[in-house]
Amino acid sequence: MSVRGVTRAAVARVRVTLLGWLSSIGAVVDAVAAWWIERVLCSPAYLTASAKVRKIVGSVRDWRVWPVLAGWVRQAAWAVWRVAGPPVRDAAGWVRYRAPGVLWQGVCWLARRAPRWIWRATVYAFVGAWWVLSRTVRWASGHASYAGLVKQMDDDQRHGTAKRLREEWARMAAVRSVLVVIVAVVVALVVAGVADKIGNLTAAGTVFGVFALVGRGVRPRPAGDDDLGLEIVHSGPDEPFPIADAHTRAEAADAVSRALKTEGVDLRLVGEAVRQGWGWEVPVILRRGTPSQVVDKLAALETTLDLPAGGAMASPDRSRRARVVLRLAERDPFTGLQAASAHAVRPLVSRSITDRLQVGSVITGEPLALGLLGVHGVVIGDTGSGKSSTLCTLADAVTDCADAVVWDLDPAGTGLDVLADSIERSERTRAGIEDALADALALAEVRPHLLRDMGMPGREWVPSPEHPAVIVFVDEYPRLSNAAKDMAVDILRIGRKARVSLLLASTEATSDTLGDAIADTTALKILHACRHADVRLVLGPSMLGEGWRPDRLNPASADSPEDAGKAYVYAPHYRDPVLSKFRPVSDEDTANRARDRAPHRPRVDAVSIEAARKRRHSNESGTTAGKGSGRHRAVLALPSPRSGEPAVLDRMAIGDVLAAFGDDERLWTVDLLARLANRHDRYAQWAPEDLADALRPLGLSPAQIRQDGRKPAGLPPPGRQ
Ligand SMILES: Nc1ncnc2c1ncn2[C@@H]1O[C@H](COP(=O)(O)OP(=O)(O)OP(=O)(O)O)[C@@H](O)[C@H]1O
Repeated sequence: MSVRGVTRAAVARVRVTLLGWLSSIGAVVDAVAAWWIERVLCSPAYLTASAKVRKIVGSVRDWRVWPVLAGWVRQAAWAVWRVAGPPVRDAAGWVRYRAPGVLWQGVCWLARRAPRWIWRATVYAFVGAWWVLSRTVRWASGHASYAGLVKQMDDDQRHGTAKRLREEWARMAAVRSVLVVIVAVVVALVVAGVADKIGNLTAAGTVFGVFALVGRGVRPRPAGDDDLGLEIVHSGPDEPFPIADAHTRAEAADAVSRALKTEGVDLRLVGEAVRQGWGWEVPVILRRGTPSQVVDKLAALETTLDLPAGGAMASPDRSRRARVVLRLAERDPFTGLQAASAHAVRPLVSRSITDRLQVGSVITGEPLALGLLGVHGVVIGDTGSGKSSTLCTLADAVTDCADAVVWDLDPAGTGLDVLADSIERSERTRAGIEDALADALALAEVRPHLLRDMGMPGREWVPSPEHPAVIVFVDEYPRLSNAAKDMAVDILRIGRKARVSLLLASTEATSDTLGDAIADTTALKILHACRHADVRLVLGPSMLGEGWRPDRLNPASADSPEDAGKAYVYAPHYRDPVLSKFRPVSDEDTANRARDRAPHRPRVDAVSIEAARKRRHSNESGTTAGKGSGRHRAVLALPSPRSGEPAVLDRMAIGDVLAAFGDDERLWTVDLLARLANRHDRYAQWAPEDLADALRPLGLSPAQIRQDGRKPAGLPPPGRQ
């Protein structure tokens, strides 16, 4: 067989053998895999175990505790930051603001001193070199040892000894000179070797330094030499400086301490300053006097600390008279406060008037959350201070409550028109406002008598979506008629339990505009930018000295919002004079929200309305009979042709009729009644003559019309006419 044939046979054998091995391995792998699948993966034990593992993994992943743990971690991180944050921020403040200054001062200091230092080092180096040289030469010459001795021997005529000494001196000088030369050569070699390694310049510098040190050692520096010609300027120990220059807590406390001392305030100590996004909060403890000492100096402090106008605020601590918290706002503290978002995060009309409603923010960073249940309020502020916007913000919050309705009375402006869709009743005319206030007063009178029938425990009306509280917003209160003002005062006196509340806005608080009773009876007092006198009238004469200084705020001007919307709020939970700001109002978003909420808004319950109507009727009859106070007569006494009794103009019903008509020009009475019944339960039992009664005071009656040959429309049934 040829070589080729042998090779081919060997290759064929190897291939066959390899194929055999591969197929054997494949068979083994198949068998193992089949066994693994059948005996392990499909075994009940494996299936149970894997299901359990999956379940455990799933339950660990969905573990409800994760959010809790995450919350804990967040809280822990926050707690750590609360402790570590101030020093870290101090350090950051130092590095950012102080370090460059310190570095630059160092550079200047060096630059000022360097020439003198170089000159002095050179002198010292020469002195040192001269000293080494002269000492070496003197030592090598042996002059110090032999010169005196030889001279003495010569003087004593001991010439033999003198000669012997001279020979000794010459020998020693020769030996020492050789030694000096050897040492000099060795030193020169070492220096040259070192210079090779470290460079000539460095070696020369080192030699220079050594000689300078020697020179410095043998010729000490004259005392005070370094300070010659230098003038170190320190600010005096009590010199005030702008708060903007304080970058650490200690510096801020120091700035306040100096400023208050400059203003003549006697302090025991200045507490730890707290850095805020807008500036500093610094508590101070007075040694003597009253907190008004600090409050009265606020304007001066703004100059001393170089703050913007109104930037210094003081809140005396009610629990510790000596303690006053100073707030120094370098920037607007409410920069991030936005109008409420257009789209509700919560379900529509899901709040309750029993909750505290978030309407703004306090300078401390907390939300401003006011409770309005049974709370009467007054909003005082110069024109442009933001009263109407504040009323709107408050009304916006109330219209998100399922158990409170809003009435809007404004004799001069557009009131809460932006919320019109969610407002139950809006009045702009004198008669309308008086009628609404008479209704509110009647509700306040009758509701306490209905409590038992309505199954309400206790002595106060319990608001619910079926029996909502009534919040009456009155803008421009001073422009109300006297009758309306009298009714408003009556509501303030008796409305709390019936959950009929008034929120009044006025530009002034003088007794002829607002009335003395009002400031006393309102639990909620909102003071926008206003006069000094208004603060005294609304809060009492001592409160100015306690830090209530809305008179330091500025109303909006033509081109700047200034402090519009900012206010001092005196209310339950808000007894400290801290500045707050109400959320601004975005007309478009507010109107959209009001439109969305409208279908979900509650209405005053039919029971209360009917009882109030009856009360008004009886008041009115009493009044016409000369028994009542006569106060409401102008509002109520409208002639009723049907009964001969005065008819009450039911503005709410008329408003509902107009709303039920919508865009229709004509409507069958029966359809109108159906639509009214859909709007409110109170119309469920109304017959056509009730509708006719409601419209009669306006001189309206259903008209007879023919349409496409059909029967007359809008007439009550004949039997009832
Ligand atoms: N919370 C706020 N944030 C920002 N700007 C506000 C705020 N409240 C009011 N403003 C602005 O201040 C200006 C005056 O507001 P508003 O009309 O409510 O004041 P007012 O006291 O009712 O004034 P007037 O008595 O003249 O009616 C408006 O331009 C308004 O946009």
